[in-house]
Amino acid sequence: MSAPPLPGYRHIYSGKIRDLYRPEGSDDRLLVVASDRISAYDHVLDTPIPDKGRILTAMSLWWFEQLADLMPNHVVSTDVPAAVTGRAVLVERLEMVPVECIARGYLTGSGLAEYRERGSVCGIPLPDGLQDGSRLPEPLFTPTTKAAMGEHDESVDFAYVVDVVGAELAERVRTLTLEAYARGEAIARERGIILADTKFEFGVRPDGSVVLADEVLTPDSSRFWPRDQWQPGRAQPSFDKQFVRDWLASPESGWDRSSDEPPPPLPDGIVERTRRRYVEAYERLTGDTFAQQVS
Ligand SMILES: C[C@H](c1ccccc1)n1cc(-c2ncnc(N)c2C#N)cn1
Repeated sequence: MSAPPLPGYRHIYSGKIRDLYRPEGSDDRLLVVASDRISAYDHVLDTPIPDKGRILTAMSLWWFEQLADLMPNHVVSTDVPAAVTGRAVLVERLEMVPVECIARGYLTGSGLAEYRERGSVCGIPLPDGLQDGSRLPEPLFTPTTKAAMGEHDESVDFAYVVDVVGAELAERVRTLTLEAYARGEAIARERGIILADTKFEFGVRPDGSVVLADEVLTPDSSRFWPRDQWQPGRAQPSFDKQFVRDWLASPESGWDRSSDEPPPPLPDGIVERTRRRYVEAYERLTGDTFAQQVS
């Protein structure tokens, strides 16, 4: 699903999963469009997951509301072109803070690798004996650089953020990151989902206020784990991507993850079960029914 042409909008950027447009004649608005693309093992798969863009857009909008008493956000309107209805949001164009603001409540992935090497994450020392999936004594602000497409973000310490954006803004985005994560983790936990970590992006308005932007607390910007299967000491199952990961890693796919070959198309059954996991995550978190659009 490549970025669709949208009359009245100029396409300005494509991420792995989402596309960015600018409304013609406007310099203070952007249109963020979520596709049905899914990534696994650092590949964007050829097979879309129907409704994924709509489900994650609805989830992000719901999270913006849950966090609105803590911080302003960039959402302007969901009055968007019919071609992308339900999976696009008109937002304020902000001066984006040039770091990925990551909060970790659990140790896994690159954080675990850094801990095993140095006993710390982003320069923050941690106690001995932590394992893959361990809950951290307290959530950590573990920022990274914003790497170019296809490159990997690099972990940086808080001093780096201060150097790049100044002490006041660095403190502000750290505080907001940890407040938003704590709120999100508590809400998700009550509903059977562990938010192990998440990435926020902030921007700054002309008046200097710091605004929550991008997508928020979705399975694309966060690790979603089923709470009832949490077991430190092993890789945790992904709430949303485990069917895809397991199939791609199975002999049935015929794919060699260590090769340079792109992953094969997904079978219909894997697509449907994955779609249902996104619907389940949305419905568990919000308490609402996801209304599939009749196109
Ligand atoms: C990385 C992310 C992205 C989103 C969607 C598709 C591809 C990339 N992005 C967000 C902005 C951005 N810039 C100015 N103001 C804003 N409110 C936002 C937002 N959100 C620039 N890039």
